[in-house]
Amino acid sequence: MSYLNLNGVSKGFRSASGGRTEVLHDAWLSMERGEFVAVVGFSGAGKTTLMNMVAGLATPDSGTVQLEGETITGPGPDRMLVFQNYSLLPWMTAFENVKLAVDQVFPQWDNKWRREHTENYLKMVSLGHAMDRKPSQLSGGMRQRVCVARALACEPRILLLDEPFGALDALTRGTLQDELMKIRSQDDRTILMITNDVDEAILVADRIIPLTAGPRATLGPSFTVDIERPRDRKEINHDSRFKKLRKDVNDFLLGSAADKRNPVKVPAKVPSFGGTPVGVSA
Ligand SMILES: Nc1ncnc2c1ncn2[C@@H]1O[C@H](COP(=O)(O)OP(=O)(O)OP(=O)(O)O)[C@@H](O)[C@H]1O
Repeated sequence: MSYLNLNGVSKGFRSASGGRTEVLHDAWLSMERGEFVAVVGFSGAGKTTLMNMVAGLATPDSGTVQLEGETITGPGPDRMLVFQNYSLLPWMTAFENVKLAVDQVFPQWDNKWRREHTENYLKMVSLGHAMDRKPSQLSGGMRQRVCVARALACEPRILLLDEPFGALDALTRGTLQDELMKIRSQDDRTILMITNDVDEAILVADRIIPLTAGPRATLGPSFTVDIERPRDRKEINHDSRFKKLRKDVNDFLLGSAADKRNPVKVPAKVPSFGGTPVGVSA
């Protein structure tokens, strides 16, 4: 039994025609403590559906999701989820947004300790200078950093990142990817991230697992990112291991789309093939 396990998870939804579409079919995943795994897949394949089941926001129709051997039955602060869209309370400062979560999760700590803890995590995401600003006074990238700080400050057993940089422009996205790698070097938390950007996955993760094209998407084989850290976004573009991995993962994803007998063979939006911020100087 690994740290996080998906054991033959399937999940479907009622379709507009009244039938039922199985979005995920028999998905298996094993993750060890401290690992950073990225699931990559086509838009609409079922990545968020999968993440919601790990977060406990949705229940599998069959199969189980287990964290340290316990079956997940609902949400909890041991699995903090960061979404693409910033979910900050607009009337509170960055500090207050993070502190609110810290107060909820660690009520047994004295207030001074909770304040210091909050400040430490905001400093970790390089927002020490902007703690007193409200979300409207922060850029998109800064807001997303507050969300990451809030999630980490709750000291979850696993950090769940659902396309966390999807709403950001390429330059900011690159900066935040660097920031995530820096945080990762200071905090060896178990991280499950979903993205439709293969290059991003290679840059930040230890392993990449493609989600095949839907419907009835399932998790494919594991691709280990055998590129030492720290990884430099400019240099990595010239690394033959990076190029090979990008090709292998993309070939697998495109192959899974071609294999579908469904007449809609190629999804409208395919994972990016390198037009991503890797190589963009941050
Ligand atoms: N609650 C729901 N009810 C009905 N259908 C749903 C529901 N949630 C998701 N779906 C459908 O399941 C499929 C997968 O959706 P999901 O959001 O998991 O995909 P995704 O891979 O995360 O997409 P994207 O990358 O565009 O965010 C889509 O066809 C979506 O319409």
